[in-house]
Amino acid sequence: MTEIIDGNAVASEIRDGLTDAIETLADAGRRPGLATVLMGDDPASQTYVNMKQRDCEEVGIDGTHAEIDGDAPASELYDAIEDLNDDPSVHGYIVQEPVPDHIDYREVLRRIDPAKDADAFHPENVGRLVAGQPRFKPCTPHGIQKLLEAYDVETEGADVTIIGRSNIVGKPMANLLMQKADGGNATVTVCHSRTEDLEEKTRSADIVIAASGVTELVDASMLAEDAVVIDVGISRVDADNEKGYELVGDVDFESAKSKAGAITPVPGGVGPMTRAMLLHNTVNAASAQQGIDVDLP
Ligand SMILES: Nc1nc(=O)c2c([nH]1)NC[C@@H]1CN(c3ccc(C(=O)N[C@@H](CCC(=O)O)C(=O)O)cc3)C=[N+]21
Repeated sequence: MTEIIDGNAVASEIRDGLTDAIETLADAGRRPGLATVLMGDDPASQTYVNMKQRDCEEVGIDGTHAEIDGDAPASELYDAIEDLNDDPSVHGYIVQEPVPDHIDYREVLRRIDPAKDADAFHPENVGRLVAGQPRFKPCTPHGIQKLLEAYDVETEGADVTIIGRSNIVGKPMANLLMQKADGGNATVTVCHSRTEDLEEKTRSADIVIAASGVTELVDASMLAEDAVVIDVGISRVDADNEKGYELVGDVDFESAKSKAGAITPVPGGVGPMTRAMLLHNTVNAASAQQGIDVDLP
């Protein structure tokens, strides 16, 4: 029987596991605070930011949101970042991607106080992760690590093939999995658009992590029997329903399910975990900024 990996359930456990730490920090003087910044009006980003704010409410994190006109000059975004860096009630924040074309996201990341960088995208935090001393782990790869752990999927000695080399998923995922640390010790292959014979690389993997943004790229023919399949893709495609769209992953779910040992659905797989780990990083940041140790899930 193929196991369906329930990201909503594991994310809910992580949120529950954060509430004690949040109340400890609140009692000590300051409730953990998370800010989201959205520049422009990308509809998918709006949805994600709304969900993140709702998550904050649920666990008792102080959530705030700033919106910046998509036509505004970069200086307006930089000013907002400076304000957040200076605001002691904000322990962590993120600038939602994508940003408008006239904004250089790498410059944006450099301006974020690394201690408040809840995405772990600042070059200092990327460097720390690569060096094996992470301050925060990037939310999606960290969430995937937690999912694998929750379902007793051993990474030590496992062959893992990652499809996609982005800075937000593929690269940090590879780094986490290859670290000499719990949830690591895997043999990692990173595939991308120039990879030759992708099928060969996925078929020899115990764990396949699809994060290419190509819808339904992975099917049963590309998998070993009983492989664990993690689908990071979350593309909106037009559909004849109330919302006018549906979410499609990088995996052909029905096909892959027939061969996989375990598989994440879209929605309800990796997405909720990404949001849960953002809360985790926020509480971690608040704990460090207040100098109060707390137990994190
Ligand atoms: N600075 C930055 N940090 C991010 O972490 C970041 C970003 N920019 N830009 C966009 C991507 C995408 N992302 C998702 C988070 C949650 C879901 C999620 O919760 N998905 C739900 C359903 C969502 C829905 O219904 O639309 C699910 O899969 O079940 C999806 C995608 C974070 N991202």
